[in-house]
Amino acid sequence: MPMIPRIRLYTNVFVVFEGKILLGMKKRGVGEGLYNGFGGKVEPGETPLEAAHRELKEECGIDLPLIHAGRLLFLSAAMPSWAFHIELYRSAPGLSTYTGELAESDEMRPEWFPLSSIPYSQMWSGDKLWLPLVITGEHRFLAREDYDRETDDASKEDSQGQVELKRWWIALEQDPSRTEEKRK
Ligand SMILES: COc1nc(N)nc2c1ncn2[C@H]1C[C@H](O)[C@@H](COP(=O)(O)OP(=O)(O)OP(=O)(O)O)O1
Repeated sequence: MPMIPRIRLYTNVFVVFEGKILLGMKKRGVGEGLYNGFGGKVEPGETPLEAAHRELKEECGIDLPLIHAGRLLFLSAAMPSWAFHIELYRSAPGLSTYTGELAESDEMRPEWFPLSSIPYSQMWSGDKLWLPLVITGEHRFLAREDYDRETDDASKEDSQGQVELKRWWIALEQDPSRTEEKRK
């Protein structure tokens, strides 16, 4: 029987104001050295939305209304016993203020980027496929990514067994309520 991975549920929040996006440089742990939204594991008893607000506050000190933007599912050959599920959120459209004080934490260093110069080369390689959909916020989406070994020849792998994005797809959600919101 093939190994069936268990699901790890995370959140990730992108704050998008007029013309700019707030990203965080991850200082430790998963994704260290990469820019990302703010997020982490959903704790027992928490909804993903509650976890998204909590992680945003813990990692960069702020809070603001969020909307669900999409869902990312991925597998990585580096961690074959897990299937990763990330609920993606963005700040509600039209906002330009937050509560709290933007501050660096032990996990993330926040930084604003113009939407025209998002540092995709310093982000997870799949992010460039779906982050534009988060930014426009017109459609919720489901994205699927598979990170596999760089080489099929195990003898050529380095000691860290590096993985790269090998396959992906994205589907837009049929979302009459959001279309309705846009019409108003
Ligand atoms: C392809 O892999 C990933 N892509 C993207 N876009 N984001 C990812 C990927 N792998 C992990 N992430 C996100 C998911 C979370 O938002 C963070 C990782 O969270 P972390 O492991 O730091 O979780 P915490 O609960 O904050 O951890 P602590 O236990 O250290 O507090 O990266």
